Amino acid sequence: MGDSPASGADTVAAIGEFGLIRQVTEGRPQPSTTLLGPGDDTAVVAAPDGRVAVTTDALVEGVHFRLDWSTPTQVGRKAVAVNLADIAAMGAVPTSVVVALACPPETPTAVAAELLDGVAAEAQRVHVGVVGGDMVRAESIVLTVTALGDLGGRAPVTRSGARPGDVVAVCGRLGWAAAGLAVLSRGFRSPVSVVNAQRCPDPPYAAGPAAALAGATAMIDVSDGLLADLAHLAEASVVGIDVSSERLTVPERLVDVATALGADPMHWVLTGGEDHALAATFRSLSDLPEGWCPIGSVTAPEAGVTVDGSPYDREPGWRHWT
Ligand SMILES: Nc1ncnc2c1ncn2[C@@H]1O[C@H](COP(=O)(O)OP(=O)(O)OP(=O)(O)O)[C@@H](O)[C@H]1O
Ligand SMILES: Cc1ncc(C[n+]2csc(CCOP(=O)(O)O)c2C)c(N)n1
Ligand SMILES: [Mg+2]
Ligand SMILES: [Mg+2]
Ligand SMILES: [Mg+2]
Repeated sequence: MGDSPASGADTVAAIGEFGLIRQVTEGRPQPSTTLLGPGDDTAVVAAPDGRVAVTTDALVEGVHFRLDWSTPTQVGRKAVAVNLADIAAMGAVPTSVVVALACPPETPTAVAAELLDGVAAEAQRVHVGVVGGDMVRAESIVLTVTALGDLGGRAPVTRSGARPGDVVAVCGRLGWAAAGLAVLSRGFRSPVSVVNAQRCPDPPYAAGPAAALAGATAMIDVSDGLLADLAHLAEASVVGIDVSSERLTVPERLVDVATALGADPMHWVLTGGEDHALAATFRSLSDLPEGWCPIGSVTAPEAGVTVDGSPYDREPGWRHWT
């Protein structure tokens, strides 16, 4: 495998590691927080707060995306978006990302470049620098982003600050990416609204710092599924959480798709991951910033995570290995 021949003039093997780095870094703008960008042993970025939030998530071909479902640009954007959602979930504002691309030698240069164009596009959309990365050979494509964030002088909003009596609220979409996954998995390509939600999320980045400013007591982004991620928050806070299903309005589009596929749209809303909505707890209803919707309440730890007072009897979200 180590000697696998490069084929074609337009592959990453032909252009080479450093040719590809040059192609995807030269001429790319950097925000003023990038003190030293790509080209040295590390980047140097400004951390005005003196504290840096840092996170990493990888997207693996066949596990997180398929190139017959998504364009490389969409995959690149998604790789950044899933990380920036984690930064937002701490109440931080993203400042910079680094990106590692692993791919087979026969990967067309255009595919590699478009993956990194997508990374740059989502980063630029929120004025974040792509300040470095790595390029390596692998048997399938893996795109790993690491993001840094500025807490703006505030304490991070962790998963562990929820207390019984707090209000549970969400901001952002739920169930759309799961509906898109169901559509794509059955070989369909429409409706484009849900399919595009699966291809690339649109997390409410600004809602994270807004929630922090409003005094959110705990926060998480919904990557695996609302119930699964609320269970992470509940475990960290040593509390229970009850979700009120009547607060979770199922969008008409999801009802239509579910009807066509014979699926339950509320199950997508409760357990679908990859929309990267933010879920947070607040001391009172009046603390919720604009755009946040109350969906439940924090209860005693013995209760666990429940829906309308009862345990949910299906899988609460995505799991990688079991
Ligand atoms: N290999 C690892 N070494 C150290 N910490 C890890 C490792 N993998 C995950 N973690 C940490 O475990 C915690 C949970 O990880 P997880 O990946 O589930 O969080 P997430 O990124 O918010 O979720 P998702 O991956 O579904 O987006 C995070 O704090 C993460 O940094
Ligand atoms: C080809 C393909 N098959 C399945 C899925 C569904 N999927 C993959 S990872 C994940 C949860 C978040 O992962 P992580 O915890 O790694 O952030 C979900 C819902 C997909 N997106 N693409
Ligand atoms: Mg992760
Ligand atoms: Mg997260
Ligand atoms: Mg994550």
